[in-house]
Amino acid sequence: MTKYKRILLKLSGESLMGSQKYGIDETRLNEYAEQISEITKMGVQTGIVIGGGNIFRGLSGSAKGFDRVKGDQMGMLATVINSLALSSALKGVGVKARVFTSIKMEPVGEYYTKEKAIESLEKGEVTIIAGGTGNPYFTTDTASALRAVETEAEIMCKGTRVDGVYSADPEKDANATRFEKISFDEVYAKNLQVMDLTATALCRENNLPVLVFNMDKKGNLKKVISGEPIGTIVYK
Ligand SMILES: Nc1ncnc2c1ncn2[C@@H]1O[C@H](COP(=O)(O)OP(=O)(O)O)[C@@H](O)[C@H]1O
Ligand SMILES: O=c1ccn([C@@H]2O[C@H](COP(=O)(O)OP(=O)(O)O)[C@@H](O)[C@H]2O)c(=O)[nH]1
Repeated sequence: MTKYKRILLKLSGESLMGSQKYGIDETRLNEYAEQISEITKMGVQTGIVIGGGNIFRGLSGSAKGFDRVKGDQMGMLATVINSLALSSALKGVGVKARVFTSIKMEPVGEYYTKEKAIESLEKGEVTIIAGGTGNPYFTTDTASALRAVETEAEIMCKGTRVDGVYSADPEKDANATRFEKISFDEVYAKNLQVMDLTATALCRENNLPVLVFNMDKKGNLKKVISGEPIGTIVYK
C-alpha cells in the first residue's frame, strides 16, 4: 500500500551536480532514476519538475550583466536539458517517461497541457514537465507548485540535499533544528528560505501540502511514498 496515488516530485537542479562544480553528475542522475523506478513499481503516478541551477540561474546571470529575461530563459532551457537527461536515465532503468515543455519546442518535448499531462500520469508514465512555468521571474519551485495543483497531485515532494525544513539554513548554521511539521504561515512568519514566497503562497492557497526531504539518500523517496516519517511536512 502506498500513502499517495499521485505526486509531483520537485528535483533540485543544483543537486544533480553531485560532486561536480557544474552540469550533470551521472552517478547522481542514475541514483535518482533508480529511486523513481522504485516508486513507479509501487504504482504511484509521478509527475516531475526539475530545476536548472546546475547549469544556469537567471539571477546570477543578471548579476554578471545579462538581461534578466534572457537569463531566465536560459535558466528555463537548463531545466529542459536536465529533464531530457532524466528521461534518458529513466529509460536506461526500464521506466517509461514522457517530457512535456512549458515553452513550445517540439520535437524536444510535447507542448504541455494539463489534459495531456494527466493522461500520461494515468497511463503510468513518469511525466516530466520541463521549462519552468515558461515565464521569467519565477522559479522551478513555483513551477512545481503550479503543475502539482494543475495535475491534481495530492502532495508536492520537494527533494533536496537537506533532511527537511530547519529553524535556519542547515548548510550555514550547525545549530539549526529540523521541524517534523510546520504550517505555511510559520514558514512565512519565521522567514524560512526553503522555498520562495510565490511557491509557498500558491501551495497554501490551493491547500497543497509540501513534503521536504533529502533526495540524495538512497531509498528516501520510497520511504516518502510508504508514509514513513521522514523530512518535514508543510501544511495549511
Ligand atoms: N530553513 C531552511 N530549512 C531547510 N533548508 C534551507 C533553509 N533555509 C535555506 N535552506 C536551503 O534550501 C536548500 C533546499 O532548496 P533547493 O531548492 O533544493 O536548493 P537549490 O535552490 O539550491 O536548488 C537547502 O540546500 C538549504 O541550504
Ligand atoms: O518558471 C521559471 C522557472 C525557472 N526559471 C529560470 O530557471 C532557473 C533555474 O531554475 P531554479 O533556480 O529554480 O532551479 P534549481 O534551484 O531547482 O536548480 C532560474 O534561476 C530562473 O532563471 C524561470 O525563469 N522561470
